[in-house]
Amino acid sequence: MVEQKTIALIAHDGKKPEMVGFVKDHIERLRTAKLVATGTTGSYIRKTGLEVELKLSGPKGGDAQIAALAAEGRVDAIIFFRDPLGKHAHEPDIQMLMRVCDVYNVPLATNPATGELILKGLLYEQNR
Ligand SMILES: O=C(CO)COP(=O)(O)O
Repeated sequence: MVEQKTIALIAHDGKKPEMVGFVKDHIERLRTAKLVATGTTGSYIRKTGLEVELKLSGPKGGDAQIAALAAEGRVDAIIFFRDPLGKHAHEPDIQMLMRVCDVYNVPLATNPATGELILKGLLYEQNR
């Protein structure tokens, strides 16, 4: 039996529509994974019908919670659509999350093109 993968999904406000579109494009494969998301992103993803565990909202510590999962080896990949044009009060948390991914070699996608490659590697290959 193939082990179920855990994927964290995060999107800044300007990228939430893109995240919902991405999730819909890959919904059947994402259904095979355990999903976790920052609060507001997760509430949007739930509207697609997918089950997702909600952490706190990003600015209230959600990014830090996802970073902790990465540090503890409890997430297989993080798909984080950052808004490169926005300013964020919790920028230190965002940087920390990315740093932890590099420290622990956790795959991190910051745009849909990379997100798709990660899903293909993680979810598509195992189901061939
Ligand atoms: O701020 C975020 C990532 O830095 C995302 O948080 P929300 O999903 O709660 O909007």
